[in-house]
Amino acid sequence: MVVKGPGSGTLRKTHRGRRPPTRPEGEKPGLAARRTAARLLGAVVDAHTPLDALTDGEHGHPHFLALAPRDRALVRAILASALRHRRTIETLLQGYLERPLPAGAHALSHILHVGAAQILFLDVPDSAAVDLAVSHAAADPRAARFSRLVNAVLRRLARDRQKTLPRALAQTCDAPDWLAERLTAVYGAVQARAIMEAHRREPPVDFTVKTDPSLWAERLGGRVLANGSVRVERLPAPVPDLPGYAEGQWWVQDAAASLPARLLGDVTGRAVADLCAAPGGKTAQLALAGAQVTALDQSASRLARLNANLQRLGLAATLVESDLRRWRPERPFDAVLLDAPCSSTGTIRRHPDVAWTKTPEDIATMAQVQEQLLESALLLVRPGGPLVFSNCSLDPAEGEALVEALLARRQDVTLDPIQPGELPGAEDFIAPQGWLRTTPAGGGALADVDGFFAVRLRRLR
Ligand SMILES: C[S@@+](CC[C@H](N)C(=O)[O-])C[C@H]1O[C@@H](n2cnc3c(N)ncnc32)[C@H](O)[C@@H]1O
Repeated sequence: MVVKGPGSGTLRKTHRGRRPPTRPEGEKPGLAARRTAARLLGAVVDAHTPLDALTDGEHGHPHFLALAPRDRALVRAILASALRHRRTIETLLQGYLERPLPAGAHALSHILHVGAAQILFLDVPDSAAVDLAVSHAAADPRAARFSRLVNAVLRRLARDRQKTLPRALAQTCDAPDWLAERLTAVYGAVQARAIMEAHRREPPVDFTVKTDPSLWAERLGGRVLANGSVRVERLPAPVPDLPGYAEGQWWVQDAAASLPARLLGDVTGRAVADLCAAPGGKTAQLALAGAQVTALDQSASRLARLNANLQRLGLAATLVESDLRRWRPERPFDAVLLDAPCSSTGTIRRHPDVAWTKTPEDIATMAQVQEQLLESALLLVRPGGPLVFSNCSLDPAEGEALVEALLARRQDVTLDPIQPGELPGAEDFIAPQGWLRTTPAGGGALADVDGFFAVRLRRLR
């Protein structure tokens, strides 16, 4: 993403309604944005707080909400770059430090990373990035004694970047060690590298359209993908300002995320349970396809979002707020979709904080939860009916291994392999075992998508 620095006036407005706070007397323009970026970076990497929660336009971090819309956009851009390239930035900064930063020098580290992200990846003048980082350090009692070091390091970084950045990008994997090792063990060195390369790039935006993909591709300035999604490489405006939003003609949904619901086949007039449904991308697909959808989620606030999304789209479903593990409906469903909560490592392109907030323990915990949810979901489908299990993790512990263990344990459950031609464009993603495994690195006709796993199961009795 390219943004301009303070005073350039080119950042797009993304939030409405709040008045920008007045700047404290004598404070440099743009300093509050950098201070907020460093603070939020700390919340992500030190406290493992999800970035979406911190930068939510309604309930985000108070320092973020206190910023003017233009500065909020700048903070988002700085954080996206700082997180997408965290290891590269770290490597380059280390090259200018005679010794490692003192343990616990978190504030200083975040100031340097925020400055470096602007110098290396954003269209912010170097002088502004350096000057604001130095002022920031000088005003922070935890970093004040290092303000000359901040100045020297960032100036040298800016001076050398033409030479040093390409080399650092080629030699560094932008992922924490555990994730890089895990991806390499699962996908092999070449594929893992390609996945981590994809995580460095801002992804395109895919839309699922109610009708006429060609028309909407033209109106939105995109193209139609092999699966019928419309892809726009760079949005010309915020989503709510795009043509067709207010009329409910489409919703944003990664092309890979649109595949699991299709595995239920023709759902016209069928009773379908969409479990773990919010914010409702798959509920909308199923309702649009003519199913009688019951959409269940345990989160009231997320269900409210689902409801608002369905209303905008003019689609209907029965909503249930419940923990799936405790829900006992009167009748089984003709078909069930369980899009389970997961570590979300398949969405790192869109949520670069995930790489730094999640841990291997999270994957193990989520796999256990998914096993319970899958057992509960199996109780809800009529014998013979399809159950599609999916999630947006790249880790087989939450996908392939989980399903293999289920099939070994349950003689009454069988895998119904996805057939060639069932998912146009996604042929390369169908594994020999008959399940779907997408990654941001592969894909033939349907390339550049999130990581997803999906499998179709059937209960025999
Ligand atoms: C990956 S999101 C689902 C995305 C959704 N299927 C879509 O396509 O828009 C996972 C959802 O599972 C819900 N969830 C997590 N644990 C649950 C449980 N035990 N029972 C019901 N819902 C649960 C979360 O609230 C969250 O909304």
